Amino acid sequence: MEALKLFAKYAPNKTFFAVLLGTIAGLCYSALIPIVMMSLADDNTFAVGSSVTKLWGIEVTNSKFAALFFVLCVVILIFKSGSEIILNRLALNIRHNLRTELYDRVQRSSISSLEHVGPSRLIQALTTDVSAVVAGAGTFPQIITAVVTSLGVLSFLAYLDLNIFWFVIKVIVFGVVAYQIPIIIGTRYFSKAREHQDHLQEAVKGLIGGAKELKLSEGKKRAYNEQILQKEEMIVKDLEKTGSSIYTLTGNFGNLLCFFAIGGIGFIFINYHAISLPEIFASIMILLYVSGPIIMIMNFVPQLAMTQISLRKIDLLFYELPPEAVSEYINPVSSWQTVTLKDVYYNYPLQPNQSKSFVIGPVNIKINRGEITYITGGNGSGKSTLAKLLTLHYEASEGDIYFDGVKVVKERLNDYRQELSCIYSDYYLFDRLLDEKSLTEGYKEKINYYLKSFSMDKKVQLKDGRFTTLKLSDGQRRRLALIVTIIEDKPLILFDEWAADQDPMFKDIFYREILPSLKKKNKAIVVISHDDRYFDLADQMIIMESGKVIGSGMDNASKFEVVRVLAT
Ligand SMILES: Nc1ncnc2c1ncn2[C@@H]1O[C@H](COP(=O)(O)OP(=O)(O)OP(=O)(O)O)[C@@H](O)[C@H]1O
Repeated sequence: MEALKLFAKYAPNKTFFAVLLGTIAGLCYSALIPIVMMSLADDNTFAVGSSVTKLWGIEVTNSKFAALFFVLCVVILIFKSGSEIILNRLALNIRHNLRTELYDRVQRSSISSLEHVGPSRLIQALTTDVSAVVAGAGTFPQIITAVVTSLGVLSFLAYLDLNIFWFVIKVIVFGVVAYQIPIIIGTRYFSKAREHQDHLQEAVKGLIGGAKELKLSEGKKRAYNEQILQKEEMIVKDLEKTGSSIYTLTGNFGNLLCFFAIGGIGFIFINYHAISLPEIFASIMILLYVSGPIIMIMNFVPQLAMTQISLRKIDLLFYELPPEAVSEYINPVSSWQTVTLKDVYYNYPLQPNQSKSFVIGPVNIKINRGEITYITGGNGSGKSTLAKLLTLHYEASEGDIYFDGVKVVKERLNDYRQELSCIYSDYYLFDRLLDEKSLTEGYKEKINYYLKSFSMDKKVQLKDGRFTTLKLSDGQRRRLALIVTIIEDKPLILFDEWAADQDPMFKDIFYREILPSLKKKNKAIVVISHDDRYFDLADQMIIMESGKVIGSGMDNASKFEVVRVLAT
């Protein structure tokens, strides 16, 4: 039902109209057999020549019933097709909308929530779950028709013989109740299998991402296959095998339900009730007719259960990715000189099997425009975490960040983020300049200039707004990312170990030419770096250890102190 609610949420009028058409088609369906039976029951029908009309040379018995039968068939064709076409088209719209909502939520949720959810779950939801929900919901039109047909035909059975009607209802109620138990058990297996599909997705990520490493060691490859990939594959396979066997058994039991009722009438019911042969035949005919729609309804239940599993997965994802309470509209920030972090702490959420999470803080630092600030420290000391705090991706657990004297409040996070750009250690390189502010006068010349400066002009060009290739070496990709960042021309630029994989010549260009030129443009430059050869360029050094700033300095004496601490 929740899947139908989804339809109603996106397009209430169309959904109502489709349900109405499906209902009318179902009513017409349920009237077909009664019409034939009533026509045949008409005494005059079999008297030769009576009630026979000639139509285009063909003798038609009981022409009024025949005409009604024909009209109903046409109505069924039009209304049922109309209902299905509307809901199928709606289903495709909903798939599009649901995915768009998820894309939007991913863009509006915080980086920490995204890191918590992880890409595997997101991809699985966007592909498998959204399609499962829409496929399940897409069968609704047939179900509506089937339900109305069943109700209509059973009502006719009640009109024919109330005793048989009640007998059939008892068989159906018993069948439906008995049907639910294995369906619940089967659904549990599918639900568990769905959980493991997320792990499987993660394992496939390792298979592709770690292909090079696995190829270099047979033992590693075998262990990965046995302990991770095949383990998850087997779990999913076994759970789904059990679930589908239960569903198949239950489905076939459901399919036989009407035949149980027919058998019951033929072998048991007649021993307790006086009933004429024509009535028995009529009832059996009705039950045979209604068996199709009832089987369809029964088979729909497992599909609905799968739809529910996927819906719950999507709902959970929306819950775990709450949108940040930031304004959608950018209100430009007035010119600023200094970013100040005052008693800032950040706690990573506790991971499973972890007794203590990593904490950064207290951090008390100032980043000035027109200056180069280095952040340095050992691996795992919290430099990248500090970078995410500084670029306003992580929300400080305690303390505040100020742009000049103005505290950055949640609602204005987006405004301040527009002032910053960063090349993170796990940066993503887009194949074009997406920021429209980059596409100012002369941007092509600027790009060409920098491509040439970094000896990249023979490798990649900007054509029709896109880079001709991204199939570059790691160092070249980083250089291209640097060019894009320079072109974006934001007031604060942060480089997280940008130069780590550059050769000495490009390192030198970066530290001795690019950074000073950005400084001259009055940018606030933050460089996370271990390159002590270039520490002399810093206006300020910040040194981190175990999440704490253990040294910072603006003057040469303090810089010397920092270098000395690093050396010990
Ligand atoms: N997504 C995360 N969830 C939980 N804890 C994390 C996460 N990312 C990092 N950490 C923790 O934060 C600590 C600091 O990580 P961070 O990446 O900030 O260090 P770093 O100084 O940049 O290290 P490196 O020089 O190796 O890049 C790590 O030791 C780890 O325990």
